[in-house]
Amino acid sequence: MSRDLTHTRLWVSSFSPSLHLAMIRLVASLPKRTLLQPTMSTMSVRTTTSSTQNAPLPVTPLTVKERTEHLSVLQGWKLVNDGKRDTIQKSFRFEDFNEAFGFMTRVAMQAEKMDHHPEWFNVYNKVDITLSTHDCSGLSIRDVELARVIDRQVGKERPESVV
Ligand SMILES: C[C@H](O)[C@H](O)[C@H]1CNC2=NC(N)=NC(=O)C2=N1
Repeated sequence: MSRDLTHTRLWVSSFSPSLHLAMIRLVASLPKRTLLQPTMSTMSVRTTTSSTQNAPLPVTPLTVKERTEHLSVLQGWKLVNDGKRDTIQKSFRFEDFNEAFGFMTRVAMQAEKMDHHPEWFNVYNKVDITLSTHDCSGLSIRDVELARVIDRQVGKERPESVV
């Protein structure tokens, strides 16, 4: 037990029994949320948020102008309509399976936090990624944000090349 806690216990046990009881009643009367539940500022928020603000990113489709602007900044992501919806796609190659899977693991953890997930295909050292937003059957800012997150995970091992 830390010295501080020992000190607190001694201090509390020196209270009169009635004061002690009053304190217990006060604590018991506090709403449970105050005592037990994490506040929004302490819990991890299961929504996709931009790095600069905490509001969830919208799932509305990007306009043609917005899409063009974002794609001009993203490196190597190609706009592909797969016949059903617009997507952005990129292929990554790594030294070996271990590095490819390490990359996928890091991306998976970030994607889960963002509640926005990649569609991907992996064979040995190759990872093909497709991003699209189911909720709008097309591209939203969430795909752009996930593409940025994915690109940041590359290079933490040595990718042989990016196709
Ligand atoms: C219920 C849950 O929040 C939604 O289904 C999320 C999960 N992950 C998702 N991932 C992707 N890529 N698109 C979505 O629209 C999406 N929606």
